[in-house]
Amino acid sequence: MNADIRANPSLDSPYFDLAGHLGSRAYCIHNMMYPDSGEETSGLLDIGVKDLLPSPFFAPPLSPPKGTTFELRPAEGTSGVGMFAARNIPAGGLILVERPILIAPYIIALESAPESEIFAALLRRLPPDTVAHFMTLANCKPPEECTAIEGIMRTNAIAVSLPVPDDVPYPELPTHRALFLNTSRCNHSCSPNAKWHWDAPSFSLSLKALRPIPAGHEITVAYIDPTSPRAERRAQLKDTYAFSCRCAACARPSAAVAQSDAARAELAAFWAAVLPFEAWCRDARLPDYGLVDAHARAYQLIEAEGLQTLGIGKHLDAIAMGYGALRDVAQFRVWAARARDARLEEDDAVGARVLEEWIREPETFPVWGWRESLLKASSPKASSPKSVKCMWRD
Ligand SMILES: C[S@@+](CC[C@H](N)C(=O)[O-])C[C@H]1O[C@@H](n2cnc3c(N)ncnc32)[C@H](O)[C@@H]1O
Repeated sequence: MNADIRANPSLDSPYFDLAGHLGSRAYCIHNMMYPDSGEETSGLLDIGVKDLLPSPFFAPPLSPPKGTTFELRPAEGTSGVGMFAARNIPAGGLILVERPILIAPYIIALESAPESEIFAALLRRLPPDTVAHFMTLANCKPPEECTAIEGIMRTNAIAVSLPVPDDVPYPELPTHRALFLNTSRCNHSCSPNAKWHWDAPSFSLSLKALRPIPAGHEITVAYIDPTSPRAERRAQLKDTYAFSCRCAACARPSAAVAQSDAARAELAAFWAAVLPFEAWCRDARLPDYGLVDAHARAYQLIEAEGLQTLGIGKHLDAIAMGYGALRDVAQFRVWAARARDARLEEDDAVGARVLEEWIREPETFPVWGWRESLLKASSPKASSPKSVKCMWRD
């Protein structure tokens, strides 16, 4: 393929509009090499975006998990392969870390070549065994819709963002689709036990367990928003990935599905509806355990639905804060210990250490007894410790 390489003034234009500039973007084909693994990524990059990448481009070495964590084999209920735990994997355990073999802008504004040609050209720049591996990946698109190469990209590619400065004027420009040979083998579940995370600076995707995965169990991720009702999830998966989901959440009897749909809708609406911590502390009309009960319910629903992908850490933090604000030493210690463990699972050793100190000496917790003090305080401006912020993750 002859990629268009022209001057690219559009990137500086305040009136830039992707659709309107179709055909006037400038691209280059570029292979990124990784000295730590000897691997490479074949990429199509907008020249303006390439100029924003760190120069010289350097991806720090990866730290993959030790030993074998997964195996690929035929997955029951699917026409293809799935990824299975090769040993017991703890919650938060690293399953794999890998770099993409192909990367291209999410929206390619190039009239001179169709996407199938672009992907074929990128593939030709990779070693033959990598290409052969690519061609074994699933393709859920019929041949009358697109070529096999494009179908494989559309079935397996993941949206990632390039390591460009935060204030890049057009946030869609750094958004790319990337193809990963191993993560592509993860099948979908509406109660996934794993989640991927893209780390732009190291140009790598890591896959981690969301809860303990016993050896031999399938490792699954969510392709779509799992808080939608079952009927919507199934329609979306059929439409985009051409399969009928029969995961444990979808296979429930109808009565249980209604309950599950309601639980998922409640979780989806939770953060917009829940009262902020300080507002609860200051309002005598609210029940003493109102905040703790709301977060404990969300935590229970997450566990029951297998939706740890929504994040349990924020709920554990809030429950510990609630008990701290109520001066309940025993419950504070129980929930702060769970919040600490969640941080360890997220590799946040610093946060875990801070919590450990508060567990040892609850009175040093920044909002200890806060509800009582704020209710007693005559002025609404009574103490407002800034350190309370560090308990919240957002
Ligand atoms: C990203 S690939 C996953 C790996 C794929 N099974 C393989 O053999 O390479 C996506 C495709 O896998 C299949 N798939 C994924 N999750 C599934 C599920 N829960 N039930 C049935 N098929 C599924 C569908 O054919 C889908 O289009």
